[in-house]
Amino acid sequence: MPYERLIPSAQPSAQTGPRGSDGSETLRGAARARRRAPPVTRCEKSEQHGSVPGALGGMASSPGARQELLKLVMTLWLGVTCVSILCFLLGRAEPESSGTLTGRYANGTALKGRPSPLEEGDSSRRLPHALIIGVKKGGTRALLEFLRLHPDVRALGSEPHFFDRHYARGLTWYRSNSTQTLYFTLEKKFVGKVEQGAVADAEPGSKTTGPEFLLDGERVTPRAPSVSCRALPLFIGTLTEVMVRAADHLPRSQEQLEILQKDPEHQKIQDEEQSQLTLNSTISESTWIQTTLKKLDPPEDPSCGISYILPFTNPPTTHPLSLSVEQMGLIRCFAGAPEPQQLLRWCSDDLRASMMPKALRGQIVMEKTPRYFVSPETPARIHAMSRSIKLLVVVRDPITRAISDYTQIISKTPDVPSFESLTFRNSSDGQIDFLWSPLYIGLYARHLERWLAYFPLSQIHFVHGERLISDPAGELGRVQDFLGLQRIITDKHFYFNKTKGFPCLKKPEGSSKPHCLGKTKGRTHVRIHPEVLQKLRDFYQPHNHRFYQMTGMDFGWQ
Ligand SMILES: Nc1ncnc2c1ncn2[C@@H]1O[C@H](COP(=O)(O)OS(=O)(=O)O)[C@@H](OP(=O)(O)O)[C@H]1O
Repeated sequence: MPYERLIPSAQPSAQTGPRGSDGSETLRGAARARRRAPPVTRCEKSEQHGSVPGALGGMASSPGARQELLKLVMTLWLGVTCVSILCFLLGRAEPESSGTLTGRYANGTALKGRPSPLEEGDSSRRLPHALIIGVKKGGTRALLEFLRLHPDVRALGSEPHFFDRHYARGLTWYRSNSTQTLYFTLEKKFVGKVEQGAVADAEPGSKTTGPEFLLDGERVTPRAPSVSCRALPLFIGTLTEVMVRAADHLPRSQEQLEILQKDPEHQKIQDEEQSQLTLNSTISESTWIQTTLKKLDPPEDPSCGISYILPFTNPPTTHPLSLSVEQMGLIRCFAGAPEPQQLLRWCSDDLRASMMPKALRGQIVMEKTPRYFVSPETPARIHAMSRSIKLLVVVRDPITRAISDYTQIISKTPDVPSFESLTFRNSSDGQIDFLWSPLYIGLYARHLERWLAYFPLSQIHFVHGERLISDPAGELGRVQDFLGLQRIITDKHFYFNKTKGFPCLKKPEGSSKPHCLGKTKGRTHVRIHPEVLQKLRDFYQPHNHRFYQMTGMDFGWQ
């Protein structure tokens, strides 16, 4: 059998690799295939053997020699055939490693227009292919944590707020550049700082693959995150949030200022939000940090994660309102890393990973920042990064959402006025103050309009917030379809925790123990006066109706 004909017959294995339900190659299969060496090399060696007859032609001068030659040729031919059969069989066992991306968008809904970030070279940190853009208090954390179960999803645990707050830092920062300027404080005697922009070049001949940090002039190589720790990324997320809030008080860029000045409504929202976050200027910086950080969830897994956080041992001279991301960053880890240096490496590595996570080609990278949905400048900016990005919005009855939002506000600032009083512009005229942030966010149709100016509806998927609680597997099934992922997250991943009153994960990412979301998710809501609730229902009814029309979905909010 001629050798050349065996190779094409081995190729169909590429098409007969693992497939999704609709017959396309699955991402898992594609990723596995990419990691394998192509089988062709072994066959190429045998091809050289195949040229033997021609080389021996001159030796066939006598009948005896001719017979010997014939025998030799027969033996070689048999040998070649065997090797070829072997190649054929290997070719079938190992799918072609072309790394096609067709499996990802199995439903063919994406990758139109500009090349998707998927196609941008081999970089291990890539810009996101999908974003959870909102809505705040809709169930965005639950959605993200559930999606992380999928082997083809790599999600950032924290909220980067890139498109609303940090846009001026540029896409490079968004993709990877987060920890170069973070300072770490461990214990007093281990105070160290990672120098600004001090990602050291690798030493010549160094075996390290990642960047090295300079800690007080000393090289520190971040370890690969060998410890898979569930608590840490969540914690880092919250820590980043704290930093982000501090950074939010920094002067805005000219562009941001202009946008805000042109939009008085937005200005008011911003002011509202700022005032909720405004840090009491009379308390000292260290107290502020302690109080803020105390509100973070304690680690749920005592063998891994954060034990506690220390205030700055060397507080910067600035007031907290002017703290920048670069000036913050204080952390103390424990377990599995008894040496302080190791602690630092461990944390710095994870902090570095707190921007875009490393992803294999073919994996979907995503992040969630619920504020994107209501930030006027965000759709244009996201569009400028990728026209084919997929957007997810978790929506929930705007009244429940507002109460959830308010419940969070009072948990942080207990002395804010009542929900009832903040709902109305003034107590006498009964007019809803829809510019009050918890109410404004619930004007979904209004916000959606801005997104539809940049993205077609087919690129936006709406997750039903209530059903995400009552039927998480059903909602996740639709989300996986939308993202072109194989349906891997199913019923068997969830159980209903009666104490919490919410679905929880049987086996979260990186752990074998059941896991519910932290105590800031699923809080007991404050009771609102029924009359106020009715007024809010009347107020939202036309807005909700318009939203149903725009999305073609009836969410059934009464
Ligand atoms: N499985 C599960 N566990 C816990 N909580 C769940 C879950 N699914 C949805 N939810 C609802 O998510 C609400 C919080 O929404 P977000 O995660 O979007 O909040 S945030 O914007 O990130 O602050 C949160 O709001 P509250 O109930 O007001 O705390 C929950 O109702």
